[in-house]
Amino acid sequence: MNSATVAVEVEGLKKSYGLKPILRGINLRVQAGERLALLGANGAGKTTLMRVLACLAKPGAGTVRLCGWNAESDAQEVRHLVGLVAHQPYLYEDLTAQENLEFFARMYSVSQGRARAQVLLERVGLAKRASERVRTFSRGQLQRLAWARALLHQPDILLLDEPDTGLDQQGHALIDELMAEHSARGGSTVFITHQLERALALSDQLAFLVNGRIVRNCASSELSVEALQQVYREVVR
Ligand SMILES: Nc1ncnc2c1ncn2[C@@H]1O[C@H](COP(=O)(O)OP(=O)(O)OP(=O)(O)O)[C@@H](O)[C@H]1O
Repeated sequence: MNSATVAVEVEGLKKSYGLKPILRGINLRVQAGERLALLGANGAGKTTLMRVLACLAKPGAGTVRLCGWNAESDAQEVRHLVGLVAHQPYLYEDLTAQENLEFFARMYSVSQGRARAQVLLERVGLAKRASERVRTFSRGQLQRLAWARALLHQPDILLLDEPDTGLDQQGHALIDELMAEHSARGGSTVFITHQLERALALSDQLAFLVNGRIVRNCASSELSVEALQQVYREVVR
């Protein structure tokens, strides 16, 4: 890290698709070790914001820094800092699970990639399917493998866009553990969920995105589940 304590710093971020403004001036700060839950209605711009943080989309205006690196001019460094679990699994269907992880381990310059891949396949409950092609995987199995890919290089920042999609109850518990382990290592997390109870349980900070703007930001410890539901009804339209 080349910045002491700030993991994610977004200032005046704007982004449009064609003539349509999607992000309208986002300011956001996530400290090292902190977990931010991003809440908002369908179409509010959450995934777009996540894509900009992950260097998959360029900011239209404003600045985005991850651990002090600029997401536009230092995209290569930023990609190595980030582990992404998104709607798409970003896996190669014709490779096996093990081959996929070994491939990404090489991309991220992970030493002993084969062993690291085996450890992660075991961790996400896919050891028995290591030699099978990804095209034969179920939705939940794909999501588990996407988690393994995201964690391969022990990223400083996890970006999670609805990371429990398709997962069973054991999968939910697994994610809770993986997020806790990441935090215990000092890693930061930005995650999107529509489940308010989980958002509250898994975060330190909540941000409400409405029509491309963060309209409210608060510490999770300030709210009960009932209070969060009330705030959500008030601010998210
Ligand atoms: N590639 C694109 N081209 C044009 N418009 C886009 C593109 N991606 C997203 N949008 C538009 O941007 C807006 C915000 O989309 P985004 O996916 O960021 O919302 P979201 O808050 O993540 O929604 P959801 O909760 O449904 O996942 C939507 O109106 C969507 O149609």
